[in-house]
Amino acid sequence: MQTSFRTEKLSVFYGTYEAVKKIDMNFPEQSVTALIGPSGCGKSTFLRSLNRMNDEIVGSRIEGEIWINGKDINSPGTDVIELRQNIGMVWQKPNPFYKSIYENIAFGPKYHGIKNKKKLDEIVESSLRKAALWDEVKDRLKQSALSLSGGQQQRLCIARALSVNPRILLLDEPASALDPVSTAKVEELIVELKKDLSIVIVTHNMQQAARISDYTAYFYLGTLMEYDTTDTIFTNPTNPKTQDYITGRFG
Ligand SMILES: Nc1ncnc2c1ncn2[C@@H]1O[C@H](COP(=O)(O)OP(=O)(O)OP(=O)(O)O)[C@@H](O)[C@H]1O
Repeated sequence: MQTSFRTEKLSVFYGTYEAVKKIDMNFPEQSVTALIGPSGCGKSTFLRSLNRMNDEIVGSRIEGEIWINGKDINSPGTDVIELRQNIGMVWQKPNPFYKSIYENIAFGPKYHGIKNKKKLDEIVESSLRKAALWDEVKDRLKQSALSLSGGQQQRLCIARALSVNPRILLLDEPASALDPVSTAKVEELIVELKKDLSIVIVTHNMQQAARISDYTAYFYLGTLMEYDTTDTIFTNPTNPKTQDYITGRFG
């Protein structure tokens, strides 16, 4: 299994509180890794630290390392914009820009210097196709992104992340605000996207983790209790605490 990126003894603090404790994790390429665990166990904190979104939180601090392409992302001189281009993120609540569908997708590539209209058109189309949204929006690209349904908005946010060619996609409960049909579409999309990407997803939904992930990590009170293939975690976990959580006896 090829490693796309990894953390080494990664801790995340809010003030003096250690929300994530010395986590070592490898994230393989072309696979989906699910982060599961009870509320407050540090899943989102861990996820946000992987593309330095925690930088935005006053009082948040990191110890340990996050390696990608032979570089620690927290080392001095890291270009955070470039980092987030490489490691995209989609949040729980769809958050399209107050712009047209087209401009939501073209924004990133334009920011990174692409000005040619034909090239931008191509990126918009291919990103929307990858996010399985093109057929639904191709005749209304100039309309506001806010005119889309919640599920469509979330796929638009995924398309927006894809528009700058990330290698890694971080998803924080991307389907929890969606109806079952939209959830199924987002799940199908994730499985399709992993052919080109490494995907890390936080989810509260055990069935979802079992359905779409290749690897599952069980977090508890800021520590990584168990990390293995999803099959093993769901059928034969080593740690009894994982078993209790998976079977709904705890959490
Ligand atoms: N901005 C913040 N400032 C201070 N403490 C925070 C902040 N964000 C999270 N925490 C604390 O860090 C711990 C981990 O929170 P986090 O949101 O990462 O957990 P989670 O597992 O993602 O929870 P949930 O499943 O409920 O989203 C919690 O105790 C939480 O209260």
